[in-house]
Amino acid sequence: MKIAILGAGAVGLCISAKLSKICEVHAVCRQKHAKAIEKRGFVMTGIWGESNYSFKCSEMPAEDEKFDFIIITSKSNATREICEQFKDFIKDTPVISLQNGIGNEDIIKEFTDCVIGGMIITGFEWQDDGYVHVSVQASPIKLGLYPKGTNEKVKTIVSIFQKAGLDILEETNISGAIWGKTLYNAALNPLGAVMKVPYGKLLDNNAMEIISEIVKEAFEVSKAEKVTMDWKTAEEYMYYLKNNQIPSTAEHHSSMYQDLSIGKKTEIDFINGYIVKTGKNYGIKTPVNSTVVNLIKLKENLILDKTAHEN
Ligand SMILES: NC(=O)C1=CN([C@@H]2O[C@H](COP(=O)(O)OP(=O)(O)OC[C@H]3O[C@@H](n4cnc5c(N)ncnc54)[C@H](OP(=O)(O)O)[C@@H]3O)[C@@H](O)[C@H]2O)C=CC1
Ligand SMILES: CC(C)(CO)C(=O)C(=O)O
Repeated sequence: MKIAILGAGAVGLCISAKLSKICEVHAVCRQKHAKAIEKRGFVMTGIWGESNYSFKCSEMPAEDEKFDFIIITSKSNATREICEQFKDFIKDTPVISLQNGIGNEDIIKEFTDCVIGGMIITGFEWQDDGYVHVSVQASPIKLGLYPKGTNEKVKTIVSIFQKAGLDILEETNISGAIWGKTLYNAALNPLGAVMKVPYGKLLDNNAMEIISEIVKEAFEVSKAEKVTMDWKTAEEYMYYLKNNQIPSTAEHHSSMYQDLSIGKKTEIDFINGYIVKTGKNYGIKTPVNSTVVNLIKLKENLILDKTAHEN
């Protein structure tokens, strides 16, 4: 069994490390990580165990390499570029998206017939080149045929993840699971990023008032899209967010915060931006999500301007 992980960063290198124990892995990552891993192995610390792993990594697979599965773990903004760049490997191969936000699977679908959606709610934080710390985990990874259902390929990849020691479930409603994860990211990531605080600090009543509006708007849009999630109402989800998800990830700084702090663009277009864009298609007003999108884009522009002036 041979698996390629395209856009292997914090998430992808940790998944590569775990899978490398039971199958052949090729992590397609940036040169600085490939170099560090070649020199001293990939270092992973935290709740997935502390160890040093060695597996194949480079910026490009050899032309004649063939893969049984491909996993995309880039940021959502890079999905289309990755699909274009690696289209010859992706064609006719089952491709799994293990990313945040809504829309990645629809992009991948343009390049292969078998798309497996993924939902991962574990925290991965860079420590150095080729060195990642796994900080928190709120639930098992979920994989399922996109948009719904299952097949033999899904069952095979789920069993590979299980054998590699990963906490994973097969999911027949993966669109619902992806939407569910996006609710969590839409609710917490922008506020955590703007305020520069970990999730736990957002239990403050002022933050919760904004968050509950974000969630209400998102729920209306999800209903229009006919998506079924684990929670029937916005209130039911808010209860779960406050009592389960925030406590189990309280110390984590959102990926959006981490992106802004290193001067990178965020995935806002695939999270709150998706809710705003889709709301418009159905004539649903989403003023709070819209404000949050503007705030994050303003932050991105200010940071990029500052970096441009410094250079
Ligand atoms: N970090 C986390 O805790 C979690 C993240 N997620 C989601 O998982 C996805 C991945 O996140 P994360 O691992 O943190 O992101 P990272 O930015 O750490 O990893 C993505 C990597 O892909 C690289 N990359 C992009 N394009 C290419 C290319 N063409 N060839 C080779 N490498 C490329 C990026 O390099 P460069 O930066 O130079 O472009 C980067 O190193 C995101 O959707 C994220 O929201 C989900 C759960 C948790
Ligand atoms: C909390 C976490 C790490 C869960 O996967 C996440 O989704 C993010 O930081 O954006």
